[in-house]
Amino acid sequence: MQISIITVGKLKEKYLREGIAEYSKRLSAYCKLQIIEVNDEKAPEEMSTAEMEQVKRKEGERILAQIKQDQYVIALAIEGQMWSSEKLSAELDRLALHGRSQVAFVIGGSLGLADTVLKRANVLLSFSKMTFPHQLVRLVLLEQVYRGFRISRGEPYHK
Ligand SMILES: C[S@@+](CC[C@H](N)C(=O)[O-])C[C@H]1O[C@@H](n2cnc3c(N)ncnc32)[C@H](O)[C@@H]1O
Repeated sequence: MQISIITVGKLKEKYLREGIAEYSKRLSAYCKLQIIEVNDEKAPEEMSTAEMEQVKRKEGERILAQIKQDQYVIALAIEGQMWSSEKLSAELDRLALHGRSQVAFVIGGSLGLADTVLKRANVLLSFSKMTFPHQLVRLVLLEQVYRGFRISRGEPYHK
């Protein structure tokens, strides 16, 4: 399975970079992983709603340019469906079984995802109703994908 994670902006914090490097290494036994960082749009602190929509639209265009036609897109969104780890694992199995082995997870920038990206997504996935920093979402997602592969293979992993 080829898993792409499309995110906005560069990862800054060292502790996140180390965690992501660790889970990327672990995942290499289970899938081909590609992390794509699109540029974030430089934005002032204070913005009107229209300006915020424009920032999201520009970042959205950059995200859409990275999505391949045959990719199954899972967009991370607070308002999405809440899955258990077992459900994520089963979904990855189901996609592989149906020949949809190109999966792209998309994480928005600090203002969230543009509607155009949400519309392109096959499913919206929520980790909870809480808002997490997008860079932390990247790490949590990698851990959950790793957990999903371990569950699918029946391999032991701490609960
Ligand atoms: C700081 S959040 C954006 C907050 C923005 N107000 C919104 O409602 O989307 C940045 C990105 O992290 C991801 N994210 C944050 N919290 C999440 C959650 N609980 N579940 C799923 N994704 C989340 C989403 O992809 C979001 O676009």
